[in-house]
Amino acid sequence: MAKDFHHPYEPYDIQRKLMEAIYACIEDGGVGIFESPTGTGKSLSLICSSLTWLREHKRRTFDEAVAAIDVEDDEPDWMAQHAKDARRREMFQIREDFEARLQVVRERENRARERHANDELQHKRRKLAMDEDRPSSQDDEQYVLDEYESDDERTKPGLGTQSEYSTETTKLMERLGMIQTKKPENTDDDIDELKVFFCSRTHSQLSQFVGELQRVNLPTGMPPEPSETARCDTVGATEPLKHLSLGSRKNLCINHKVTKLGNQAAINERCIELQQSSTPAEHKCPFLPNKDNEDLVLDFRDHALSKIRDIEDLASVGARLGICPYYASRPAIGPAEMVTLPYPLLLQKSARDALGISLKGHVVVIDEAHNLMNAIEGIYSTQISETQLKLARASLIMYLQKFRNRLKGSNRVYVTQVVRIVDSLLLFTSSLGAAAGPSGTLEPSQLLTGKAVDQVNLSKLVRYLNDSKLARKVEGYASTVPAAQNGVGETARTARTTSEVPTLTHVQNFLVTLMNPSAEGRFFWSKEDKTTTVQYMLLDPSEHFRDIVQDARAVILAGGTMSPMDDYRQQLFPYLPSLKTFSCGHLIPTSSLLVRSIAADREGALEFSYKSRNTSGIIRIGKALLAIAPNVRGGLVVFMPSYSFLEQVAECWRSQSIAADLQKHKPVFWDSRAGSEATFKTYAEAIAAGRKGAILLSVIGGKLSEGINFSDDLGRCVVVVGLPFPNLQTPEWRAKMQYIDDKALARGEPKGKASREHAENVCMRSVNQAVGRVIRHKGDWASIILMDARYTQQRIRAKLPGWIKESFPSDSASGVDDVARDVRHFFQGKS
Ligand SMILES: Nc1ncnc2c1ncn2[C@@H]1O[C@H](COP(=O)(O)OP(=O)(O)OP(=O)(O)O)[C@@H](O)[C@H]1O
Ligand code: SF4
Repeated sequence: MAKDFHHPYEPYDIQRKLMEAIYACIEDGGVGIFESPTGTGKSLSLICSSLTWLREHKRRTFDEAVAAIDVEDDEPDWMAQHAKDARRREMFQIREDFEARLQVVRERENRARERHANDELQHKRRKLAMDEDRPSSQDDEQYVLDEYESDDERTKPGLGTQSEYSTETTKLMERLGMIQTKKPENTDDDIDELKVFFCSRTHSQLSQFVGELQRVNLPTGMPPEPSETARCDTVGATEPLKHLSLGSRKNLCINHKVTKLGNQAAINERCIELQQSSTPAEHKCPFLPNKDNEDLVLDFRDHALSKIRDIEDLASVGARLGICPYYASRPAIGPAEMVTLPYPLLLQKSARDALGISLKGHVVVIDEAHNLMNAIEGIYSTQISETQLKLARASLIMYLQKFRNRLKGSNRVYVTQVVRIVDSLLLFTSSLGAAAGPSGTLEPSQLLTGKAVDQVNLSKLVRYLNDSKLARKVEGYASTVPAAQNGVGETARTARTTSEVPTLTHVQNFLVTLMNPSAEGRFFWSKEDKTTTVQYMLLDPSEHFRDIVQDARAVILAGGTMSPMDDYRQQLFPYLPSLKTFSCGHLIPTSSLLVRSIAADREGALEFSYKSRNTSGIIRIGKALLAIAPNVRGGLVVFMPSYSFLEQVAECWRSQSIAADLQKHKPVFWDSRAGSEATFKTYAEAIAAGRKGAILLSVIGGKLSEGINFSDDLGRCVVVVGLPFPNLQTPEWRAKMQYIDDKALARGEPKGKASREHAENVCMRSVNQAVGRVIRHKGDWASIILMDARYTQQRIRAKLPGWIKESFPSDSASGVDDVARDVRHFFQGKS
């Protein structure tokens, strides 16, 4: 009998197969990569398979746990049984009490909703949230550093501890389980439910996911109670899911004076600043958990878990109760069965630690995972410009001049060391004469040749910068000094006013990479817009993802287009002996999709490698499109390899009247770096307005190739011109290719093969992203044309998603005329 995944609809056949594969992957443990094209209900497949597994597993393990309870060997059987029954009842009791509390909250909320309008308390609290004043001290004293004695090798705070809190707050957070500590026994505070961590890239993707989560009803994870004491029969009973949305302070902060700062970094900074032990009590955030609102934190936890809420709902609950939802969410992590969170909170170990999240034994699902490697590389890469360095230096000198005599302990020594390091970095950037060229690589030692820099202990200095909050003090003081007096140039001043974080924080972040440039990264420099930038780039994301894989029971990477999947094996999981992969079919019959390659025209082979993108090639692309366009009804979308190539095409076609000839068939719209959205809007309006359709000329990897939905008439034919390889000549790409090849050579593989494979995979992933959006639902139909002789190669075709390959016969003719004929027949078959 087919497994019941508690899908809210009758699952499609492809969904059933996908759910079975995900369920098996979680049950067996390990890592799996799952591809499910857009429009095939991927979210519900992920939800139903992972949560069905979770509830079934809980039922199974409950009895196993009771059976495994230790009893004395010499105890008679009846006593052992009695002890086990007692423990079992106790476990039931804890869960039932917790469920009962959540039920009370649900009922209370339902009643409250009815009389919502006149809730005075709520009004008062909201008002407090809006009106609370930020500290307004004008006194310079606020910029003076606290006494700092760091030469003792004190250990860094442990997991989840928050060095920025006062001792009292820290103690309270410990009691509330907000940071890891020993918890009292036999209370629901003990519960660390088995969970699914679901992570996606954007806030709106997470909100959509939570919307799908609300559709699902799941059976209880409790087995039936022992018959003699049974209070209810749990067989067939459902149990609401305990779900928690985690977000950033930007999403959750309810202190209006902080949220109005607008950007994430400033909100984080101000929130932490308000919690400093040196901040006077009357200026602290009134919503931060403290000894007077302990009950509210527990109340918040129960509200958070009693219903499936997205991040906005959670912020409203916090505002209603008058407690900070960002901090009060933490005690809800333990009892939650599903936690939804954005990429950075899951991928950064420091963020997980700060939230007290342990992935040990839990299930991790990462959606939109085609971006995962880039996201990890982005998180661990950092850069600093010469302008920022100059600004940081000027601010530091100003600060030292003002406060030199008021700095106690080792403060003066450390601040001077920061100036020395900044000077050393500037020494490097200024040493790059015109002859050095526009960019290059460098060794970290080249950045540390300044005077007396060899005497600086970088790790102590970084710790000092963290603990002393020097960046904030310096920035705070510098912002009070009139521009005319602060000795900072116009560009640098603009950099300060437009910057999201204190300039010194950039220096601080950069120092971390300098201190520990792992073997997986490289340093680069580049000159652009009259300033030099020094950059650290992570080349190997695998090590930073490894602790997630090691801790979690299973890791599911899911996405609409994950092909080609080999890249993940090589780049992200080189240490794993095996990896499960599954490419889910589409909802449409193969007859609703036509896939062809154009490999030649009457003049010969068509290949648009970087070298052969010349005028004659551009004219031949135009002629091929003129052969195809008359056969297409609705939207014809053409993706070029780059904006600069698209500009060349526009210029050439206009001068050769090709643009005018295309226009005779359909109105033509040109994408541009600055105006993608406006172009798409007018294109969509033209499609909606007429029967002729329209042509959109766009760029792979541009705004319109990812995230835009080309359903129905918006995209009846998609043409990809050439293979959009990244520019492999940049220092970053050269370093990346070199790194991949070195590792492959060490594995005994032939030179150059692994790096070529990686570049091809990156290229084909962007092709797949672009073409994967033409089919959005069961009744949709479209054609895909891949214009370049290289698409006929087996190696390249193998990198297309399974459902596209199915409509791409290997023996199909690939001349322009053949493809134009096939397109004509295809459209004739669609009424
Ligand atoms: N078997 C089904 N029958 C009917 N509707 C379904 C079924 N499965 C999912 N849906 C619904 O179809 C809608 C669209 O699904 P879609 O594939 O766009 O969602 P998704 O998988 O979350 O999106 P994406 O693939 O873009 O991440 C969803 O709202 C979902 O509730
Ligand atoms: S404690 Fe919470 S509400 Fe207060 S400033 Fe920080 S994030 Fe905002």
